[in-house]
Amino acid sequence: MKEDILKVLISEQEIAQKVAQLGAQISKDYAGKKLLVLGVLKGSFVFMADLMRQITIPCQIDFMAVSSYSSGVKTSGVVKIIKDIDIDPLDFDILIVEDILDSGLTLSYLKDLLVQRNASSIHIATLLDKPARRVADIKPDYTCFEVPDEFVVGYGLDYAEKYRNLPYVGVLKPEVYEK
Ligand SMILES: O=P(O)(O)OC[C@H]1O[C@H](OP(=O)(O)OP(=O)(O)O)[C@H](O)[C@@H]1O
Ligand code: HPA
Ligand SMILES: [Mg+2]
Repeated sequence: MKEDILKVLISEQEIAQKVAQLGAQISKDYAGKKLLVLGVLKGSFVFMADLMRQITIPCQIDFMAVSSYSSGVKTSGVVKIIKDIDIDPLDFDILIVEDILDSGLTLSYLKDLLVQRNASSIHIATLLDKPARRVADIKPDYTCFEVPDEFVVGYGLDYAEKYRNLPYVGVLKPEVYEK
């Protein structure tokens, strides 16, 4: 697994530091609000687990599972809902937690869906932002790192469902895609 990595873009330590800062900021901004932290599976599960432990105010947690990349490095453009939320979002201040904002198609689809369901507010926290690939008109409210126009893996992010368990964010060697 490690042998497939060309370079580490963001180390475990750098991630931990930024996640702690972000947790403190969210705790401040959402004090007194009815916070629902909504993780988007699968990619966000590692970030979500670390971030929620840095949030020091009361909140509820839920997950949605969506997928648009299947096994490749390019979005299919079709966002498939695999699991919907359990909680009625009415009157909640929703913070959507994502691993990466890339083309933006996944998050603009989800945001529209939650607006229709009358959430009080909807904001986005993403670990990674890749603005170079943006197609949809959407920006994160909170982000930890901006990444270049490269397909990244690790810390929850996959290529063909692999590499999610790497503790850092890295770039794969080109020959991995040719396998
Ligand atoms: O901004 P976009 O171009 O829409 O890309 C971002 C989305 O793509 C990835 O999910 P994916 O569909 O690969 O599902 P996964 O989380 O299960 O890997 C990632 O976790 C985001 O949800
Ligand atoms: N890596 C993994 N999954 C992704 C990416 C990426 O760069 N962009 C969108 N989904
Ligand atoms: Mg994926």
